[in-house]
Amino acid sequence: MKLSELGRLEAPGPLYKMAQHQFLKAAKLMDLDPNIGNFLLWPQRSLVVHFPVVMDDGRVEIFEGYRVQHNTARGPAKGGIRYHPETNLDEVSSLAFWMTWKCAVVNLPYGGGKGGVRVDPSKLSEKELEKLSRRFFSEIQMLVGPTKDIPAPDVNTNAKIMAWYMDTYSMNSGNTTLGVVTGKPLDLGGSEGRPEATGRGVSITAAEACKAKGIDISKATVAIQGFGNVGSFSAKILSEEYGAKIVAVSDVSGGLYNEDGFDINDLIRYRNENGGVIKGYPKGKAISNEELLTLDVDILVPAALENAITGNIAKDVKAKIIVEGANGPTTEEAEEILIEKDVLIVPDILANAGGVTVSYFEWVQDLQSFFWDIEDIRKKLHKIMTKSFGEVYATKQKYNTDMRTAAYIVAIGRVAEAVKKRGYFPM
Ligand SMILES: NC(=O)C1=CN([C@@H]2O[C@H](COP(=O)(O)OP(=O)(O)OC[C@H]3O[C@@H](n4cnc5c(N)ncnc54)[C@H](O)[C@@H]3O)[C@@H](O)[C@H]2O)C=CC1
Ligand SMILES: O=C(O)CCC(=O)C(=O)O
Repeated sequence: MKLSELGRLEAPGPLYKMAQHQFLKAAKLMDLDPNIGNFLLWPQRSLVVHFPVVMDDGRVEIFEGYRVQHNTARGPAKGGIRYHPETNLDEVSSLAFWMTWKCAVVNLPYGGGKGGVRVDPSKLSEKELEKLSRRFFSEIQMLVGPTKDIPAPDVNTNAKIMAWYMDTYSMNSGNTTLGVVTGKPLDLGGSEGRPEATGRGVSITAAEACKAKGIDISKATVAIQGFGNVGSFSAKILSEEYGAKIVAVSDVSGGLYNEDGFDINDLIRYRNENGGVIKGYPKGKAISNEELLTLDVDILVPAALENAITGNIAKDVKAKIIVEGANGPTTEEAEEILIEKDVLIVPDILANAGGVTVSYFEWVQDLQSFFWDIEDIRKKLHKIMTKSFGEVYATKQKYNTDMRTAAYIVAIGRVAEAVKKRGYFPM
């Protein structure tokens, strides 16, 4: 059988299909064994759960949640859990698929997983949020565990929720199990440097991309979509440590532009004091999210949700480098246009891998019950991110292809080797 003859290409939904197309482009270039290709195109396990929560007013609401393990050939599944009113099995499956390749690009001993609950957490009280989190984790307990599948934070989840997950798992299993989730608070087996890790990885790969493009990062201008964990730490580190000027930021409430560059610590303080959003910050001009994406800047960092950069937007993108802090922010149509325009895209599975890398450090520290200091964490993260960027860039040159396809080639090669050596099927 040839890869081009794969039968079952009807995906759970459009996002997963896009992810499969990314995979297939690389698989064909590297002439991947079709049996391996066929196997890796699909999630290994998907769990859909429905569970009740008694709300503060006594009503019972039923929530839907998911945990998908795309592949565990290289180790336990790893990946975050998101709370979002529009998340669904298509999205979570795609995110799990990307986690497999992300962990392999940076060479972590993990497979890929992801989870989600369809809920708008901003509409829940603290008590409702805790009940929902604990019940959801109990529902997926059959899949998770420190040697099976290790969740972490993603959109709208945080260290507090990870602590509830860890406690729920520990209560159900009868012993305190720190290594079942990462992104926990520091005093509960969390790691130094995890909150900043994804933004730090974005910053490191942005600096590497600038070198490749001959841009001086200390003179570079940056626009960032999304001002949550990834967006705000990217802004802080790019400005404070690399000297870049952050001229535009946005979040779900809209965008802001300041040609002199924002004081990021002041903006973070404002966000924290104003319900988590930047709307109304006085030292910037209001712009739309669309305007932000098409600004004349050196570096664009989409750090919100999927499909932010569409074909229509891509036509007007002026940035020379895009560093994908978010997962799946660039549509297929947009990617073709951007490659044609010679924009260097650092793909999600490389650019935002700093988060899972420090999650890996957290898990290792939990298992050995011995913790490292922040300097150690940053040094180790920097080494992994620059090495991985170098490997992907060299693969791009070797295959004369784009960065995303190159990252897939590196990652698929590693996963395929694990599948082969485990002897899943004769080859
Ligand atoms: N937290 C982590 O360690 C990692 C997160 N990611 C990805 O990064 C992205 C952001 O995640 P986090 O920062 O953790 O989430 P978060 O919940 O901390 O922040 C999300 C941000 O996006 C904004 N946003 C939401 N919808 C938007 C829209 N339509 N337009 C503009 N802004 C919008 C929110 O207002 C918020 O500022 C997601 O794609 C996530 O999967 C990837 C790797 C690791
Ligand atoms: O920290 C982790 O384990 C996973 C983070 C994540 O969900 C992601 O990289 O998209």
